Amino acid sequence: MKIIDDIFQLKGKNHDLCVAIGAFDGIHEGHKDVIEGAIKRAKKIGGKSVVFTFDKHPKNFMSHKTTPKLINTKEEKIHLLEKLGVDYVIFQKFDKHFSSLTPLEFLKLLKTIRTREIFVGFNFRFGAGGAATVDDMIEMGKTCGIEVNKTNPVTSGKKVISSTLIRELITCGELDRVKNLLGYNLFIIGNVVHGKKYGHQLGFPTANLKLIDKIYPPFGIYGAKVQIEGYDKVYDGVVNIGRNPTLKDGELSVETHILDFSDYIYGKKVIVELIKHLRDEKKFNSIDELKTAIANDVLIWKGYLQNK
Ligand SMILES: Cc1cc2nc3c(=O)[nH]c(=O)nc-3n(C[C@H](O)[C@H](O)[C@H](O)COP(=O)(O)O)c2cc1C
Ligand SMILES: Nc1ncnc2c1ncn2[C@@H]1O[C@H](COP(=O)(O)OP(=O)(O)O)[C@@H](O)[C@H]1O
Repeated sequence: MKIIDDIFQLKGKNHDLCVAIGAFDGIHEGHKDVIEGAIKRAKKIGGKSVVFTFDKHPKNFMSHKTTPKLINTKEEKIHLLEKLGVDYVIFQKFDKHFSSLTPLEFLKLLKTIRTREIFVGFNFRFGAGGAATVDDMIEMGKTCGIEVNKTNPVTSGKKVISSTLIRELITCGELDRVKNLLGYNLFIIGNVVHGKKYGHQLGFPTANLKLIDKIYPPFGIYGAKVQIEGYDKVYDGVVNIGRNPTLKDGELSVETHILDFSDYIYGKKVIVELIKHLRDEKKFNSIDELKTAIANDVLIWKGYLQNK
């Protein structure tokens, strides 16, 4: 998959393109329908699939909207799109010039990079200020020779799957529902950074992640799966998301004790998949109490994994 930060970099390529457009925060089951539509079609016509998304959430540029904290960082989005099998992803700079294009100018721009078909969700809006609807786009597409495919809403129960709904569910810690709507376990990608070295003293070293601003589930202890850069095996782990009030009471941190593992992995990229909430984070009265609690978390998670 090639990553591009400006649409113009695709000019002059020798392929027809099928382009899925959207903010795609979460790449949830609804987004997947749109993106897979572009991938399938591109294969059929012998062209390439493109995901056209933005370097910042478009709501950043609409003064009347508040910017939500996002489900995925850019790196996490790339990880998900790579797994889907997309050929190109454009993280378009949503700058003044780009955001002031009229709907027709935008479509003409897509035409210059040999866009044959566009794939968008049912509620997509485009052009300066979100001026045009998908139905407008379908009509305008006819004048530019671009077929516009509108994907129907994907539902779960009676609710339409949306990034907004998933953000709310993450904030409430509803991990099972989040998994259901995303189609994968909520995960965090980060590089392992140095902490305060209390972990080894406690007998439970923890890989601390360099955190990027996004939505995190509520403070607490979680059972997890851990992938480590350079290792084939997927490990089990117990994760503390919180402020570590017993020893540090500092900033938000995500720290994972990896089970049956003892290597130094500073600087490595890890993917921590959150599977199950085990308990809330607590301020303990002594280090011994904290140690006992962590040992118990490990036992509970191992027991859960054995009985699955
Ligand atoms: C499974 C697990 C559960 C934890 N639970 C708590 C907790 O409830 N309260 C708390 O203050 N710290 C908790 N900790 C965090 C430890 O205090 C933290 O790992 C320790 O401060 C190590 O920090 P360091 O990596 O900077 O050395 C927990 C850590 C793990 C791995
Ligand atoms: N089982 C393990 N789980 C997590 N990290 C481990 C483990 N074994 C060794 N390590 C290494 O030890 C480091 C964590 O030790 P710790 O004493 O908590 O230091 P720090 O405060 O820098 O996080 C990790 O970053 C990793 O390099």
